[in-house]
Amino acid sequence: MSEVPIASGRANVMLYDDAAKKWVASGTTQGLSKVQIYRHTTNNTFRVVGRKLQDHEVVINCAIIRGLKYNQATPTFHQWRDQRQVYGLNFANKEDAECFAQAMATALDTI
Ligand SMILES: CC(=O)N[C@@H](Cc1ccccc1Cl)C(=O)N1CCC[C@]12C=C[C@@H]1CC[C@@H](C(=O)N3CC[C@@H]4C=C[C@H]5CC[C@H](C(=O)O)N5C(=O)[C@H]43)N1C2=O
Repeated sequence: MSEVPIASGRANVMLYDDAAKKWVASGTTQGLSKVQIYRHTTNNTFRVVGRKLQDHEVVINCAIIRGLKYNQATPTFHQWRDQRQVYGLNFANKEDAECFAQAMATALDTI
């Protein structure tokens, strides 16, 4: 088992459209996704993977890179960026958001 989930929560996965200056839903339909942080058990790397609850479409699959700034803009909307994208997670509730943020902090402390 090379990757294990260390957090799981429900969120609307959003990407920031820089040109239009607005957030757009990631994937082909609106709706909640199951968003997880996976830890790779041999090389101790981490990534965020999200799949739509309805049809399992992968709507986010991004590595957690050392130095990533994870911004908790509100208790239920967290965001970060890489060279290409700004990612936003609009969590279904505060508990999911807090749990995910805790796991993100653990991952960032580890890499
Ligand atoms: C310097 C920088 O990149 N700052 C980023 C946030 C950030 C800080 C630190 C580390 C990483 C990040 Cl991504 C930033 O401010 N960004 C990234 C792209 C969009 C935004 C730039 C400007 C706007 C201003 C308002 C804020 C924003 O987009 N917010 C605040 C929280 C709110 C929560 C939910 C989402 C859902 C849809 C709603 C909306 O856009 O109507 N919305 C927002 O309006 C979100 N904004 C941002 O988050």
